[in-house]
Amino acid sequence: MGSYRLHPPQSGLAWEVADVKVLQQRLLAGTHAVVTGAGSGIGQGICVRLAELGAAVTGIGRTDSALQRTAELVARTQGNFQWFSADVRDCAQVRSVISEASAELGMDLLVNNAGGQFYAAADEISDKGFRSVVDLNLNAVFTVISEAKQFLARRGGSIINISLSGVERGSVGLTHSLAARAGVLAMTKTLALEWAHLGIRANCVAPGVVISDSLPGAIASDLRDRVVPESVPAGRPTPTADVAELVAFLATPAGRMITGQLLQIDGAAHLGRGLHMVDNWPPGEEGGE
Ligand SMILES: CCC/C=C/C(=O)SCCNC(=O)CCNC(=O)[C@H](O)C(C)(C)COP(=O)([O-])OP(=O)([O-])OC[C@H]1O[C@@H](n2cnc3c(N)ncnc32)[C@H](O)[C@@H]1OP(=O)([O-])[O-]
Ligand SMILES: NC(=O)C1=CN([C@@H]2O[C@H](COP(=O)(O)OP(=O)(O)OC[C@H]3O[C@@H](n4cnc5c(N)ncnc54)[C@H](OP(=O)(O)O)[C@@H]3O)[C@@H](O)[C@H]2O)C=CC1
Repeated sequence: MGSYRLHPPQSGLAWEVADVKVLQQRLLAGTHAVVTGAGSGIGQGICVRLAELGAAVTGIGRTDSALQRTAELVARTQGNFQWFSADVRDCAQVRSVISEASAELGMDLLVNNAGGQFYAAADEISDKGFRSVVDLNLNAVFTVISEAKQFLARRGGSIINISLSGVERGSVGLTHSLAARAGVLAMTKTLALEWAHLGIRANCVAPGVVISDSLPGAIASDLRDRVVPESVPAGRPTPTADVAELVAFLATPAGRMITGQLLQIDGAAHLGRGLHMVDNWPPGEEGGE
């Protein structure tokens, strides 16, 4: 009888390149993109790449210093970036910011990236904890999209909702977040239908493990050394740059027929045992490390 186990990635593969920038320079010139959660991690990487491709980018987040850092990174690419400090869970505040940013420019791309959760078993999540996570990862996405619609409809824009690998199958410790993200997936498919005639497309991009600077060191090490080898068939984390390139591609005319999709960018993690079906996750919990 044969057996199969996850193998570490083979070296020398053709796609083992440091720089995944494959899109034509200035491809997004003349477009306006709005990105939430723009001050760190995936959102920051998306802002920098979109600006490098020529888009005027508006970033939204709660921490001025983080958004300022994104502005500095964009400036190095000669890109165009403005930012607004706002909490996406504050409906009035975020609606006002979306309108102000897009009144003149319109909007060609909206990336709902702000999100997150704490890890806890379902029976350890209070009503307030559940609602907090759903508010951030589902309700706020609806508010932002509904305000953005009028601007996206001017030229036919693209909505990208950042999701989580495994959203369709479940994952331990994430009842609240996956309930919210499954809601976003259903919303995405519904909007793809309702707004297709306006040229508005809506897709979910679901990364696997992205080890960004914003993750605490212990979590980042555990992801790299244990979670990825045990649960990602490709044996690698997902680089932020790969997510950014996919988001940018979906905003181009080459993506014009792609709508209502869930694109999991995770090295097949969603087909395997799942990112969170590893023992003692997250590290530092009882029995962990
Ligand atoms: C493999 C890698 C995949 C990575 C995926 C990523 O997404 S990486 C993305 C990385 N980035 C992030 O994930 C972002 C970081 N996450 C956050 O900022 C927050 O967790 C939040 C935004 C989700 C909630 O914010 P908030 O200000 O609304 O929250 P609050 O403080 O006011 O608490 C509300 C309720 O939640 C309760 N509660 C809290 N923790 C726990 C717990 N561990 N246990 C149980 N319960 C917990 C708390 O007790 C309270 O309920 P109570 O006791 O009053 O009934
Ligand atoms: N890292 C990973 O492995 C994966 C991440 N994801 C998802 O990708 C997205 C980005 O994650 P990542 O970059 O890793 O994490 P970060 O924590 O670095 O990014 C989240 C960003 O959202 C902002 N944010 C959080 N709450 C709010 C709010 N209420 N209003 C406005 N902005 C807010 C944060 O800034 P501030 O606190 O200053 O407002 C922060 O910049 C999230 O949705 C995450 O769940 C999905 C799969 C894997």
